[in-house]
Amino acid sequence: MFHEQTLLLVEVCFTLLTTALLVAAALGVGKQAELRLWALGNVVACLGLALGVQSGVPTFIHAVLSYGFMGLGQALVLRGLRLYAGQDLSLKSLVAIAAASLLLPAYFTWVEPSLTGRLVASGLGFAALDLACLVTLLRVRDRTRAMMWVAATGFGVLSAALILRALWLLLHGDAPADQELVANGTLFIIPLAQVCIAFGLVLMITRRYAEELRRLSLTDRLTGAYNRAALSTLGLRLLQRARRSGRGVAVAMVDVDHFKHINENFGHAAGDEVLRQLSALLLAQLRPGDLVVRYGGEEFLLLLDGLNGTTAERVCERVRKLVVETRINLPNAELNYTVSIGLSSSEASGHELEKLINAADSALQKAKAEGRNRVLLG
Ligand SMILES: Nc1nc2c(ncn2[C@@H]2O[C@H](COP(=O)(O)OP(=O)(O)OP(=O)(O)O)[C@@H](O)[C@H]2O)c(=O)[nH]1
Repeated sequence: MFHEQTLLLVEVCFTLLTTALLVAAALGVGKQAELRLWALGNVVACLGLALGVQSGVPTFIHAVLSYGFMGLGQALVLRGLRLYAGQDLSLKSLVAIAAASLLLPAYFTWVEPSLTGRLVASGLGFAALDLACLVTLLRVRDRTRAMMWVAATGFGVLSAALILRALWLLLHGDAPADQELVANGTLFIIPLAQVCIAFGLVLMITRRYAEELRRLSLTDRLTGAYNRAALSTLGLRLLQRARRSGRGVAVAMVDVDHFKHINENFGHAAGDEVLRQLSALLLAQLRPGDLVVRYGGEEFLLLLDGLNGTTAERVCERVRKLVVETRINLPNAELNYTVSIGLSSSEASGHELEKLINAADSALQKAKAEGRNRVLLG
């Protein structure tokens, strides 16, 4: 079929290309540590491959050191994947993998000299590392899962090709591989799997990056609640769904009482802490389908899905009481605060967001005028 040297050259070219792709992505797409590890791992593996194809250099370099570099490169890729999956690969394990990648070929070079032994042992070692990468990827459970399959297929195919090649070498020894379908086939498949892996990894990281940007564009940095941009999309969606299925929706406008005084008496940082804790309390008290939006400086808007005015009043009264009981510990003082809540409901105002907000705002102004620290249904 193909000449083994030609296939080896193709593999070197593909490795260089996929490494260049990962390095370019690492330099271009934010500062993801995992992407840097994948790029670094590929550069190190590339170096190993380059040393391995050198002729006229000491045996230690092309037959032992090159495998060490390739093993270290692969271990760095695995470390990046584990980081991506929210797991860890200790530095000790990293060193152990690199050491094993050095020692195996060293054994078959000096202790029990055998080219077949070296190729088989190293091939199986790398296949095990690829399988570890595959298993790590299969544990990822987020929205990037669809992209993950591209890289997972690459790792699966690569490990299968390496195992197949190791078995072929075991059966055929050091015989020239030029005419052999399995030997040539696996050498042909390896670069394709590498392309799959590199593209899969870049797709995964860009998808996760896009998700993160989307999340940041919809949330308020200080409190973690949704921002007004989110209200216009997620709020409208919630109301449309509720209208279609005939569910009621209540809107609550929650405002911290005398917040200006909190800032003046305790400092801006204390004011920020009040907002953070209020947001956390609201998020904890409401149901997952509800929306908590930071509507203004010290004002939060709640969209309560499936609630009528009376039930929403009970929920908001519970929130108000919890706020009264809350003590915020500052470095030199203890702070307590209250909130006023204005409520509107779809029974009275319909399912239109603007009308619901206006009605809740009017109710809030009344609650403030009546003395604050109360819930008022408009
Ligand atoms: N610490 C902090 N303060 C903020 C933030 N955003 C707005 N504010 C402050 O919130 C205060 C709001 O003051 P007002 O609108 O007078 O409301 P209030 O003092 O709560 O009075 P009432 O609502 O009538 O009880 C202003 O002093 C703003 O500077 C923020 O992110 N952090």
